[in-house]
Amino acid sequence: MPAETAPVLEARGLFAGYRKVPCVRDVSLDVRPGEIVVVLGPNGAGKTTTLLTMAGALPGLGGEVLWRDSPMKAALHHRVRAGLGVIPEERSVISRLSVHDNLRIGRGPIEHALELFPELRPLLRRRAGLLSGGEQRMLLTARALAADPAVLLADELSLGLAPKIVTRLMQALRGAADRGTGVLLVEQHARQALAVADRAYILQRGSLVWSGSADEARQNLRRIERAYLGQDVGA
Ligand SMILES: Nc1ncnc2c1ncn2[C@@H]1O[C@H](COP(=O)(O)OP(=O)(O)OP(=O)(O)O)[C@@H](O)[C@H]1O
Repeated sequence: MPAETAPVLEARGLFAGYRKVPCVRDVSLDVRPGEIVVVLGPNGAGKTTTLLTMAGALPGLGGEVLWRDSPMKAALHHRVRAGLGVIPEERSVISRLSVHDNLRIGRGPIEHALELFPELRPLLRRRAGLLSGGEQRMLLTARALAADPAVLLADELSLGLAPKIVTRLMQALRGAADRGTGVLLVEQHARQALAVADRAYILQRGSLVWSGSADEARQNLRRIERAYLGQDVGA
C-alpha cells in the first residue's frame, strides 16, 4: 500500500447530519490512491452520512472535505466527472432498462465492465429489475469500476448477499485498488471487508473510536466486534 502518497479524498473535522443537526461529529479520515479503507460501525453510527457527505450528496455542517488537497465544493455530477465513483446503499439500477443499457449510462466502456464481471455477459439483455440482489450489486460495481474512478465510495456492498458473492465483489474492489483507485468502503460486517482492506476506521454514535491497519483490525477482530460493533460472536 503506497502510504506515502497524498490523500485523494479527505474529511477533516467533518460534522454532518440532517436538518442542521449533526449525527457525525469531528470525523477526520482519508483515502489514498491504491488503498481500500473500510469504515465499520453498528447501525446508525453515521457511516452512510459520512459517505454521502464525502461524496457531496449531502451538505456538510462543519469541517471540510478535501479532494486532492483542495476544498471540494463542486456539485456531485462535477465530482463524478473529476473521477469520483459512488455505489449507494439502496439499489440504484434502473429496473426497467436492460443490463446493457444500465451499463451504457455509466461513464466507462461497457467492454471494460464486462471484463471485470464476465458473469454479466449472458445477462446483458435482461431487465435489470429481474436480476438477483447479488447480480444487481455486480452490475453497479461493474458500472462504477469501468470508469476507472480515482475514488470509489461504496456503501454496504455486502448487504444481504451470500458470502460467495461478497467475496467476488471484494476481490473486484481489490483489483481496482491495485490499479490505483482509492476505495472507501462502508460496511457493517467487518470480516470480509477487512480481508481485502488496507486500513480501517470504526465509527460509533457519530464519532471515530478506532483507526488502524486492516492487519491490526483482523488480529483483534473479536475484541473489535464485541467492543465496537455490537456483535457478540462468542468465544
Ligand atoms: N434522511 C435522514 N434524515 C434524518 N435522519 C437520518 C436520515 N438518514 C439517517 N438519519 C439518522 O442519522 C444517524 C446516522 O445514520 P446513518 O445512516 O449515517 O448510519 P449508518 O452507520 O450508515 O447505519 P446503517 O448501517 O444502519 O446504515 C441515525 O441516527 C439515522 O437515524
